[in-house]
Amino acid sequence: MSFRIQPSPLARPNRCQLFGPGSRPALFEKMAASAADVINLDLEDSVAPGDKDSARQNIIQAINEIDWGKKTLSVRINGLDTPYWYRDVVDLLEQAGERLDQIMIPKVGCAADVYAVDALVTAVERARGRQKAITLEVIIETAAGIAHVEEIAASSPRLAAMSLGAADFAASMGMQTTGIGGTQENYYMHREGAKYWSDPWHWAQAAIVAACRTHGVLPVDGPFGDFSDEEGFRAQALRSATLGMVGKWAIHPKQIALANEVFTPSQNAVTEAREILAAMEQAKAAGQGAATYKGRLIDIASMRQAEVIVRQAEIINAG
Ligand SMILES: CC(C)(COP(=O)(O)OP(=O)(O)OC[C@H]1O[C@@H](n2cnc3c(N)ncnc32)[C@H](O)[C@@H]1OP(=O)(O)O)[C@@H](O)C(=O)NCCC(=O)NCCSC(=O)C[C@H](O)C(=O)O
Ligand SMILES: [Mg+2]
Repeated sequence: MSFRIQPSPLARPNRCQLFGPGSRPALFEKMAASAADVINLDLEDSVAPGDKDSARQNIIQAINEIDWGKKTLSVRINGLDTPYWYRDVVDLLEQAGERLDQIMIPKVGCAADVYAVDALVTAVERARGRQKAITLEVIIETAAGIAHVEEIAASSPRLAAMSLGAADFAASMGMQTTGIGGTQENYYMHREGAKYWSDPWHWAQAAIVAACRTHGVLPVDGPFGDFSDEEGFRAQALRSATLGMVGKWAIHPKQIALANEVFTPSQNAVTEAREILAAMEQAKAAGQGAATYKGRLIDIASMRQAEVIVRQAEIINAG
């Protein structure tokens, strides 16, 4: 282990982040009643330019009036290249009550983007005497964002989570696709007449997970656009969970249960993790650093792996 200890991210359930446009207030009660851990009310790309002001007011009213239960309540503001974002931040923090937990910043390209929002949030919080510190989440969805992912992950003590936004990412990278996440028809290896599909999102996800884990930020997989393709969503989510991401966005209610299922460690996985911990405690008591469990090696690193799974289950059960 490095002398610099890896920090823990916020201990909150973050298996599913459900999005809904701020311009569709009829969805808000349904979102609040859903099984998503995190709600993202959107002021950005799902809201037409002419609806920005009314969407902002819809969201403020909904934060103040709807019972959001124990969910993390987040609002995606507009990008820093627009004329809307400062008004999003100021109006939210001046007019929405303490129930608001988090602000999501889209299209973050460098640490200074987060710094700018942090400075504005801090000023309004102090001016208004807000009691609860707002956390931030960011979306990596540009070439600049992925190029600067580590400095972004380190940018602010407010930063709680980081998502990959596959649609804007693909556009910014010049990728030849209109698909949002998942398998891409033309991304395959060829051998002896057969195609073997590969994962074009993998490298960006791995970079996000490494940056997040280095700086104690929750890594999250973003949207999967084809909400009629449940197996495609499940496969994408399973890959993300295997890589170390803690959750995934839902852009339709159909995707919530799928995300919750994939990002909740199964009972078998938790039982096995606890058995590994117990077997290693026995081995340590006998003065050994390694042992055999179900015919395979386990050692002290296996304990760290098992602790990840047990900890995930504990956070979800406590949530
Ligand atoms: C995708 C949708 C536009 C589909 O809406 P709709 O046609 O109303 O869907 P259905 O008729 O199938 O809905 C069935 C019932 O579910 C309710 N519903 C629909 N959407 C939601 C929701 N998001 N939350 C809660 N409930 C929802 C309907 O009202 C129906 O209810 P009932 O009549 O009572 O049965 C729509 O789902 C939608 O707008 N989704 C969210 C879009 C969004 O927020 N997009 C932004 C995030 S993705 C992104 O920005 C890309 C990213 O940045 C990147 O770059 O990758
Ligand atoms: Mg986007």
